[in-house]
Amino acid sequence: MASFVIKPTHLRCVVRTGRLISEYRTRKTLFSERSYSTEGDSRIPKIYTKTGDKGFSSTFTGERRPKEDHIFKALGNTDELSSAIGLAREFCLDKGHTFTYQLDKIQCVLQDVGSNIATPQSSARESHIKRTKFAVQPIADLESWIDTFTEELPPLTNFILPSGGKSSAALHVARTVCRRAERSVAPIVRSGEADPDVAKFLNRLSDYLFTLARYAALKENKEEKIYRRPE
Ligand SMILES: Nc1ncnc2c1ncn2[C@@H]1O[C@H](COP(=O)(O)OP(=O)(O)OP(=O)(O)O)[C@@H](O)[C@H]1O
Repeated sequence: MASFVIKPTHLRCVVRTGRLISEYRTRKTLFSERSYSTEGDSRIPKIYTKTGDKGFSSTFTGERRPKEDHIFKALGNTDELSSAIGLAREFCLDKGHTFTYQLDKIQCVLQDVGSNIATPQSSARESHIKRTKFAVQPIADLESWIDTFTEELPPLTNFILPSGGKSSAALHVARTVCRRAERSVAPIVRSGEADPDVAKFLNRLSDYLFTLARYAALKENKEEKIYRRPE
């Protein structure tokens, strides 16, 4: 009998999504919600269900909403943020920075951010709320990391422009995507549909990314450009 192996391509469904919350949910999606190829004796789930083709998609609570709904915009921005951090992390790894484990953790927390956003409280059952509750520890972690880096950095006396080498510049791009994610999450939190700690995390994350961009430039001996008023 063929055994079913979850391959990275299948897990991409998990990474892409705000609706795939836990191992249980992942398996449920992989086994029951996706289309299957029955060629040969191995059943390979397809990544596409075609259910989004008409411009609607699902929240984790099962609501169908148009793709331009603020929930999907916020989910998309969070996904973009994780991708931007992923790229910055690659540049940082190339330079041997030791803080990349923090970026790994943050990418995981962003999955939890997505889960919380994908679960509008108005249509959530108790079990949804329990499974997608956002933890506060990641906010404290960011604050402690910011404080540690700041101790080593020269004080800010000018406006810094995104620069300072590839790691630093990529972290600045991630910072600006983070601020977009924060802007799109703000109205959802304000309407009571998502956890206020999600907005707090994103707000702290942009400060962390700013500080880390400066720290990366410092460690790489790269000059940060500063704002100068044109003559
Ligand atoms: N364009 C989008 N931007 C952000 N989030 C999305 C977008 N489309 C869907 N989502 C969210 O991500 C989840 C996974 O995306 P997926 O592409 O599987 O959805 P779909 O388009 O509804 O389905 P399919 O691609 O199989 O037709 C969806 O359940 C929804 O919560």
